[in-house]
Amino acid sequence: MPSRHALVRRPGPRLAEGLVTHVDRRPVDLARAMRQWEEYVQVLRDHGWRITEVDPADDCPDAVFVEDTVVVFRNVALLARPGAESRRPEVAAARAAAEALGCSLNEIRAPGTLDGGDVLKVGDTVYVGRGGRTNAEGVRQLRAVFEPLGARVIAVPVSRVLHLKSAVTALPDGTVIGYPPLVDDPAAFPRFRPVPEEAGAHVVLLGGGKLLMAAAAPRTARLLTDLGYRPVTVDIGEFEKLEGCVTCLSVRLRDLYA
Ligand SMILES: NC(=O)NCCC[C@H](N)C(=O)O
Repeated sequence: MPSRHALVRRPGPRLAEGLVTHVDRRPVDLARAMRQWEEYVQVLRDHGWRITEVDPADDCPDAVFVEDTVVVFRNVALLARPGAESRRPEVAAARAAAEALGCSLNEIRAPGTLDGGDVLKVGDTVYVGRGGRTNAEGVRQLRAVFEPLGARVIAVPVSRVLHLKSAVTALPDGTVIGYPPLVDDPAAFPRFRPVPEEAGAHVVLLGGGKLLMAAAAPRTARLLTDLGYRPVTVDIGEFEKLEGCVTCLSVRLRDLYA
């Protein structure tokens, strides 16, 4: 029985100063962001996910995007080394949380960089985006950690968005979905289905055919409903202003050994 355990980290007081790379800076409403985050976490809880809050890293504006700090394959947690230096102090508390859950730990070491948002797992295939935040050495180290565990690691280019998972995620049947203008190489994926909205490219698999998605992608939600899935939508508008999406607000641990 797969585990349903998720790491989250509540927004800190400096959220509005979070990094922006591919979008223009817009003011962030912290109180609203807090409400949106609570709602996001509640949806996970409502679908049977046990929640662990990673300790705050309040000096780090981007700490809420906890997915970038750690990648978990089976029960091995690979601590990231974020491409943005300002985000590196976020990793320490993620290490403690992963350790407390019984994961074996490994870590990306200098000069490697890797953000968790660049890693998309589809069964035993692990796609890793080589882009602005993850360098070739980070890809090499990820391969060295996960391939001996049975992963097939495939590196793909990412140049049009912040992270691989800003461009593509995967449906429960393994089909990779993405908004074509933002996907460097759709042919990298054996089954690729285009979606009509940028935010529609991001799904979190809640279990039982339910997909957690941003409210900003109603046309994609209809398309996925038509494929037999059940979208559950949340407004994460304050996080989207900082290039966040539904995937990056949590780390899902599905294969804990317990
Ligand atoms: N995995 C993700 O998509 N993370 C979003 C991170 C957004 C944050 N403002 C950053 O630039 O690092």
